[in-house]
Formats: sequence, C-alpha cells, structure tokens
Amino acid sequence: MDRPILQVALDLLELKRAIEIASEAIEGGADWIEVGTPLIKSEGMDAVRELKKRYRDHKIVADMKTIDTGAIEVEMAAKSGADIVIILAASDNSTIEEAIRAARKYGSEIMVDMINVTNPVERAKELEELGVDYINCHIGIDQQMMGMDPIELLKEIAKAVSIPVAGAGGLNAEKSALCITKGAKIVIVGSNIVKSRNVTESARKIRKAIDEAWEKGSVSGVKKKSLDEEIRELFMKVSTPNISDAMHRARAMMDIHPVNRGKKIVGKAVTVSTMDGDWAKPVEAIDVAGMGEVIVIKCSGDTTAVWGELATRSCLNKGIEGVIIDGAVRDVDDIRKLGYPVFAKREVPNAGEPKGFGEINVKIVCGGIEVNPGDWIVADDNGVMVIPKKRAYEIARRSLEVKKHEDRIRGEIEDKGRTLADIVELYKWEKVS
Ligand SMILES: O=C([C@H](O)CO)[C@H](O)[C@H](O)COP(=O)(O)O
Repeated sequence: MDRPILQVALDLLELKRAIEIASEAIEGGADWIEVGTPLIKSEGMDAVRELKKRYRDHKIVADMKTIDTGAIEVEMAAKSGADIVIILAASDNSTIEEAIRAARKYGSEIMVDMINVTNPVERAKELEELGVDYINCHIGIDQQMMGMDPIELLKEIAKAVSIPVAGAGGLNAEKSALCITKGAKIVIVGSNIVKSRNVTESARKIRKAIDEAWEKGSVSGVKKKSLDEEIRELFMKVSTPNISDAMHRARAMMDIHPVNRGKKIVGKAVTVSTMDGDWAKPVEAIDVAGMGEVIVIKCSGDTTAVWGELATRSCLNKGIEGVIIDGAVRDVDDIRKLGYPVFAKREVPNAGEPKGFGEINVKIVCGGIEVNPGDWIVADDNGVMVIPKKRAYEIARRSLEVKKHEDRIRGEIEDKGRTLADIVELYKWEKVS
C-alpha cells in the first residue's frame, strides 16, 4: 500500500442516500466503500450489487458481521460484488475457516472485526495464522458512547501481526491520523463522514490528516482534556431536543421557562431544597456553587419569590452558569437587563423572607425530575434537561450523534429541495401492526 486506505462506512438505512453519499465521499478522497451493517440489514445484498455497479474502481467492503455459516454469508456477499467481507473475530474457528475457503473460491478477501473479543492480541495472531487478510480493531458505536476508542488496542495488534490492520470506531480526522501513527494501514470512518453536512469536505479533511500522518509518522498538537471539559464541550454543541432524543425523551423538566430567551446553559447541579418564599438556602447556595455550575432550586410552592436581582448579580460575580427554579422569581426586568440565564416556574412581585429551612446539595425533584448534586443540567429556550452524572459522557456523545444525523438531513432538505418523509423513507419505516 503506497498510502493509507480511507474506508467510508455507509451506515445508513436508505440505498438511494448511500449511493449519493458514496460519490461525495469518493470526491473527498475515500478509497474503499463499505456497505455498512445497517444498510445490509435494511436493503440486503442489493446494496452490495448497486454500489459495486457504480463504483467499480473502488473496493467494495460488505460489513456482514458474520458469526456463523461463514461460507454461505461470504459466498452471498462475494457473488453480489464484495471485494472484502467483514466477519466477526468472535466467531468459532470453523466459521472463520469456512469464510476464508469461500472467499478464496469467489475471489474475495476476509477482514475480521475484533469487536468485543477477549484477549484481542492473542486472537489477532491466531486469526492471522488461520489466513484472514485484514484485522479490524473496531470499537462499536455503543461502546464509543461509553468513552472507548480503538487506538491503544490498534497499537498492540499492529505490533503483533504482519497483515494490514484497520482502525474503526468513532474516528475523526485527529483520531484517524493517530491510528496511522500507531500502525494502521486502513482507517474506517462512518458517522464523521456520512452524517456530515458536507460529506466531501469531511472526507477530504480525514484524507489530508491520514496522508500527513503517514508521511511524517507523527501527529502534532493533540491536547488531552479532562472528562468534565469534554462533557461540557459536547453538551455545548447540542440542543435540549437533541439530548431528549438521545435519552429516549426522558428527563425533561415540566413547566420551567426561561426568564431570558436565547440563553443556553451547561453545568453540574448544585441542588437546593427550600420552602415557598424562603430565600436563605437559595442565596447561600451562591457561595457553595463554583464557576460554571448551575443552581437548581426546588421550592415547596410558587406564590412568593425565592430569587431576584441581587442574587442574580451575586451569581454573575462568581461565574455561576445559571439558575433553575421550580418556584417563583421576581425582578425579571432587571434579570433581563443583566442578560443572566434564569429559568423559573412563575414570575411574581413579592419576595419572601430568609428563614433558613431546607438544605443544599441533597436529592430534589425539580420540574418533576429527580436531580442529584453533580448531575448535568442543559437548558435552552426549549426547556431544561437533567442528565444523571453517571451517564453524562454517554448521553453527550449520543446527543452529538443525533445532531449530526439531523445536520445531514437538514442539508438534504435545504440544498436538495427534498422533504423529510422522502429522505428518511418514512412510509417504509412506519410500524407494522
Ligand atoms: O461497524 C460499524 C458499526 O458497528 C455499525 O454497523 C461502523 O461501520 C464503524 O463503527 C464505523 O463507524 P463510526 O464508528 O461511526 O465511524
């Protein structure tokens, strides 16, 4: 191989779109076209045939993810035009051997996908002995959402075998380049190309990054971020509707509205429980909260304000990200002038008194949703989402996938004049009853 291979994974459901996206990716420098598993499950071997017919100068890779009946599935894909068939490394050796025999018979090659294999380095060596052609160090999409990436595994496997190794699993330009420096000859990219608004540009960017890494043997300027920084950055890129979709519509607060429209906040919760009109604990929480955190207040009622202008000014001094109140707020005209993000249930003129009932940093139910200290809060004009701290990274990643998917569809509506129902083949995917 005289330059690294960029394999674009068409993980889509609709063949018509896959064909278009393949052309755009090729224009950006993609070498091999992978008929992704979702596309194979949705359209069958026709997807392999159609893509082969159109892109004869490019290798067509069928991601069959075969786990049994190696010969039958490889024969099926090879006869439909697949140059390379992907089977699972976790298969029994008898399946691998049958797959290799069928591939040899029909002039195809075998790539094995290492997803979820225990002892992957040992298994990779064994698979090389059995005669597979490529090893794919793959971290699956659900695993990526939990923070895994293929780079370290790839480095170990590339050292252990001499057949070409591919890296796959959430690769962007930076991670693709890293894969090359760790010994990958092939990078497999799905989402970061096929869900992109400008497929050609995204493919071109990855092409450039891997070619440079290949020539130089190193990648410069990769900065490691803390987990919280990464989570915040991810949530800043998405909307509360994206997060709601990623969470299967759960955990949106009810009846809490922005006092200032057009403000988005992202931060970890400092929780407050108080009585209707008792503003002692809400105001004390300003001294407890740190920069970038969100004060989340549950009041026992909403007739008397627990928050106003002076508390808001104090938050501004401390760099507190915003305030959510399941209760009443006042001085909304001043809060609007200050441009500070406050979300509340009700606006009233009368304040209560600082009696000091309630607690700071305890479990509360705010806007109908349980909030624990340290849970992530994202709020914008659509509403307020609560993301449990244990799932914050996963949900942030899944929300970004939702956004990417929508960006691509938005592009097809705006640039190609299509309708949503046409793009996603809505009628075909209605639930059969
Ligand atoms: O194999 C894949 C996955 O299991 C879905 O079928 C993807 O093609 C592979 O992970 C590459 O896609 P991204 O991770 O989105 O880059």
